[in-house]
Order: sequence, then C-alpha cells, then structure tokens
Amino acid sequence: MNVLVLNSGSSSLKYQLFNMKTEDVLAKGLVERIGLDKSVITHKPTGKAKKELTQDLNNHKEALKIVLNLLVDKEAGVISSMDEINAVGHRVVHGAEEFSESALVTDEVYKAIEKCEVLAPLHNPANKMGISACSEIMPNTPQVAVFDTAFHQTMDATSYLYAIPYKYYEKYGVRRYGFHGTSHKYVFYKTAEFLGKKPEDLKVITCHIGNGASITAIDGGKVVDTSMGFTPLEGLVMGTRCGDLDPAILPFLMNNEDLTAKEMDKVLNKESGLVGLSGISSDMRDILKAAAEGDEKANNALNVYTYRVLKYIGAYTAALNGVDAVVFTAGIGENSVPVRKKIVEKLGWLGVQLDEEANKVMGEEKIISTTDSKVKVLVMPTDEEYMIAKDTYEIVKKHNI
Ligand SMILES: Nc1ncnc2c1ncn2[C@@H]1O[C@H](COP(=O)(O)OP(=O)(O)O)[C@@H](O)[C@H]1O
Ligand SMILES: CC(=O)OP(=O)(O)O
Ligand SMILES: [Mg+2]
Repeated sequence: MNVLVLNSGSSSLKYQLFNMKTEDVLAKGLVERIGLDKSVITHKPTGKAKKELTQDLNNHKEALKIVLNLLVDKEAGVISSMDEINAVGHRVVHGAEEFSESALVTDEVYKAIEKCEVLAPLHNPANKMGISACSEIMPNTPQVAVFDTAFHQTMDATSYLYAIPYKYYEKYGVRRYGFHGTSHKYVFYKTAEFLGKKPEDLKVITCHIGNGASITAIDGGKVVDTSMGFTPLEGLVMGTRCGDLDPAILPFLMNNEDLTAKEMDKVLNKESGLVGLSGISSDMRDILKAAAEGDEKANNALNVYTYRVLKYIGAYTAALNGVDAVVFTAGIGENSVPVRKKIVEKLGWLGVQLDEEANKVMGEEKIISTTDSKVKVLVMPTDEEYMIAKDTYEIVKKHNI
C-alpha cells in the first residue's frame, strides 16, 4: 500500500510517498514560499535525479497539484497514476482536546479541524486546505489526520492549566496543548530502542529545535510537560517567534505603539525570535556566521536562544525528578555542532560531559556525552513523515478501506 504524507506549513508543503509494505520512501520533496512570488519546488524521487522548479503558486492546492504531477511525471515520477496512492496522511497542527490520537478524515473530523483554526491560525488553515484539495483531486482515497497535539494529551492538568480564571478554560479551551508531538513521540521511542532500554523505564527530555522549537519532558511515554502552550508561540526562542515573555509587555506595546491585536500577534509570531533580536535572519546558520564575525546582536540572539533551552532542561529535570537522557532533534538540534556545544557545556551540574569528537555528528543518531556521563545526551534525527505514514496505514487497515 502506498501512502502519501503531506506536512503543510504556513508557507511550505513537505511530502513523502511511502510503500508501507517495505517501508521504502519512493519520493520526497518540499515546496517553499507558497503564496509569495516564485515558489521553489524540490522533488527527490528515489533512485532518480533530483528535480528543481520555480513557479508562482498562490496556495496549497496549487502546490499539491504540482506535487501530484511530479509523482506521475514520465521522467521524475515514481508511480504511473494517482490510483497508486492508496491513502493520504496529513500533519494537522492543532487538534485541541478533541483528538488524543490520529483519525480517519470524515465530515465530522474535518469540521473539528476547522473549529481548531482559531487556535493555530498559522498552521491549521494550510492543513485544512491540504485535506480539501485531496478530497477534490482524489475523492475516493482515504485520508488520515495526525495531530501535533495528540501525544501531549497525556499531560496532567498540573502542567496544562494556566493560572487565569478557570472560566476561560471552560469557555474557550484556553490551556497548554503542546505541539511537535509526533516528533517528540518518535524521538522518545527511538531513543529507548537505541539505548536498549524499556520505554516505560525511561525519563527523557526531547529538544525539537528547528524553525519552530519546543522541548518536552517525557516519563515512560507520558508527557509530563512541554514548552509550547495554547499556541506554538510559547516557550523557546524560535526563528521568528518570541517564546516566553511577560504577558504585560503586550498591552504595554499595544498602547505605546498603537497596535491592534492582530498586529501585535504578527510582531510576536513573525518578527521576533532570532530575526527580531539579531535584525539579520531567522536562520541559525546566518546567526552563527554573524556571531563568529563579531556581530554583537547576533551573539546576543545566540546566547538568549541557548540559555532558554538550558533553563528548560533544568526545569524539566526537576519536573521529571531526574532524567536519563537529553535528546536533540530537528534542523538545529540535528545539525548545529556549536549550538549543542553551548548548551551541553553548561550541563556539568547534571553529571554530563560533552564528547567534542562525537558532537561533530550531523543528522545521525549518536551519543554525544562521554561514556562516564551520568545522563546521556544524544542526537536523534526526527521523522514526522514516517510516523504519519505508519498511523495512516494502521487506521486505513483498521477501517478495512
Ligand atoms: N547546519 C546547520 N546549522 C545550524 N542550523 C541549521 C543547520 N541546518 C539547518 N539548520 C536550521 O534548521 C532550521 C530548519 O529546521 P526544520 O526542523 O526543518 O524546521 P521547520 O520544520 O520548523 O521548518 C533552519 O531554519 C536552520 O536555521
Ligand atoms: C507547531 C510548529 O511550530 O510547527 P513548525 O515548527 O513546523 O512551524
Ligand atoms: Mg518542523
């Protein structure tokens, strides 16, 4: 059975086509800058040459049409017709309290995803558009929604309640939900497998640091706490997002700068984080380069970024009452040697020592702490698309479709 996985971001569409019998990847790719001029499409069919295209794409539906055409293309294609796609799995960022596991997309499920749109305005509309585009293009192909929030539904009220009037939780569902759950879950179980330990005996802190970033404390497969909150804005410093701040800053700035709620939201989501602090870029590679060249603002951005991760590791070690492993994943976590070094060097109090040689790894699973470290530190590449494909396959089989 072939499963197409779609990971629709606010301006991008990542995809992979899996043969789930063999778990082989037939093709994968990425469409960037959707809605801006000159979208870039990078298509990588397994065993064939990579194909790059530049084209104006207004929305995810247009992006998806290009992707589907590439999959059946005479040269760059890997299947001969759309009938060879047996199911589609979608990353859906916000599932609120409605979904603690993945779900077959029905009219009801679609409506529930629509209801969550207000809680994740940067992500859910794109996810929804991906689903409706597939319904139009492949009306008879089953679709499954896999939620970023699902794994975090194992969290207790102690961690998910905010100390604001309880009526807002009851009325609007204002609480911590947490995101990147598919990645945190995958990395936790992979770490247990890699260390040869039973998952139920493991306490792990997973650091998913990419363009969006979150950190999760997991005890035996149950989420104890996670840094993202009601929306994917809370917690760590990100490429363009501020993460934690004093909530009183919002009314202060709105009054003094004459900003509407929407404008304020844009500042915090799109103009803050690394790009806001440095004035240079949201990309960690640019920040590292500028900091190495002596740019003070870039250096500050780097310090604020790594310090925030360190603080959360400290807090989550307490929340877990001890930790067995700290794991780095996603774009920066998997690839940035200097960022990991800056964080792990400050974990001596945890009985951790960095193995500088091992830390040179990029994009591979590896222990980067010395053998005598009390707590293990690892790099573990994430694979959200594989997790989505697996859930999709199992749900479609369960429903006998
Ligand atoms: N070698 C590297 N060194 C530092 N940062 C890197 C490196 N490679 C990728 N990144 C960072 O990873 C980020 C993308 O991570 P990714 O997990 O793909 O993010 P997202 O899924 O949120 O778009 C980029 O913004 C870039 O800053
Ligand atoms: C939830 C979230 O922030 O996702 P991403 O990192 O893909 O932006
Ligand atoms: Mg991501």
